[in-house]
Amino acid sequence: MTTPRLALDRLRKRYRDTVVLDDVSLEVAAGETVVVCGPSGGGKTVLLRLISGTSSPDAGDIRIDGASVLNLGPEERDVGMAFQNFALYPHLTAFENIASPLRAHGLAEAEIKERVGSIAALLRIGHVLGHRPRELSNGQKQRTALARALVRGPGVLLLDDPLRNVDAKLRYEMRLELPRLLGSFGSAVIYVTQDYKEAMALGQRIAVLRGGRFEQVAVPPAIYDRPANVEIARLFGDPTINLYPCRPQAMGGGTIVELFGDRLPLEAAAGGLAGRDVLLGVRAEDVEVTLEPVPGAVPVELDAVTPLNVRAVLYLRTRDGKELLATVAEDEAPRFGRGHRSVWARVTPDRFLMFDPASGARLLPVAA
Ligand SMILES: Nc1ncnc2c1ncn2[C@@H]1O[C@H](COP(=O)(O)OP(=O)(O)OP(=O)(O)O)[C@@H](O)[C@H]1O
Repeated sequence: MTTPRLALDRLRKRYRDTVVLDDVSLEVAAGETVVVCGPSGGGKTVLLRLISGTSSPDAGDIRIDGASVLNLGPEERDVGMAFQNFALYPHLTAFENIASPLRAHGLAEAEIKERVGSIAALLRIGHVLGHRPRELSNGQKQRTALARALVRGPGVLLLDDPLRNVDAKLRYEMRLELPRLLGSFGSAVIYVTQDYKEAMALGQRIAVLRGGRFEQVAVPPAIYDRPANVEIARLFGDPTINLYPCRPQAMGGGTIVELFGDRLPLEAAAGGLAGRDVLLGVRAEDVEVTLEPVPGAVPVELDAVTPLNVRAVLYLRTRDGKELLATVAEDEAPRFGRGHRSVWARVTPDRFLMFDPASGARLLPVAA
């Protein structure tokens, strides 16, 4: 196996009595982007500080290209950074901000010009290189900070929520543009965000950091379809996953679950869950809503329809008084009208997720 560009090996960090990072390990290849995602206070920023060298771990090791960097200061590590608050020098022009890491390494003026020019062209800020930060839009500031982080072609690139302070349009554009850009630099990228859509769009892998631990590290579809636990299922999905306490039962040689006043047959893999309390998860896009009854559908009350980007969310109430969220394509939403009405909903049992109510661990689908 080739040596990973970046290796985090059993990192631990505590502040007084609080364990902030607990046994964190991860390998990131050159050219790979791993998105570290998780709730506020989970330890994302502390992790970046350890890698950048502005803070030291209590235990564990950080290696770049196989060599420990723990004894190197921040400027000696082959690490570039860009943060959500841009952190540009206010008195320097965009050109000088981008050039600063090159100057620190004593590059010749001609080479500096050439490198800053080409990264600025790539990020489409060539026309504002003479401006100071206060004369730049948020989007231009963000690109300038990114250019500064990338200009040296660092082995490891740390991006701390770089799109948080830019407007929705630019965020959308950058989500499309960044993967190509990051891939073209060959750095190992750690990208921190709390936005699950950004994580799904940008990460070749996603590492979910909660309570100082990586609870799941996997490719985006695996995080969505086979979340390690109920909290990850909640975190990834908009609208949030529907969850119901249930108890599957053995019946007629198979397994069924009672849901919304109906009995639904479960797939064979659910057999082991008969008689056990579970939290049953249904993704909103796995609920089919119709104006007329169809086989397997239950009657529900439609309370409201809310547009959400290209999909609309339907707020439904089932006969047994539970709230059920469904989504339909936005151009289908007008069929359901505006006001309250009775409609039909059908869920697909082979798309059910099930979790242990006590530990939150996923029970279904069973691990591959
Ligand atoms: N210098 C410090 N001294 C004491 N506690 C700290 C220090 N820095 C961070 N912490 C604590 O470490 C925990 C993790 O903080 P961190 O900033 O890494 O979270 P985060 O995941 O980046 O959150 P956010 O998404 O809100 O930025 C928090 O409980 C925080 O209070």
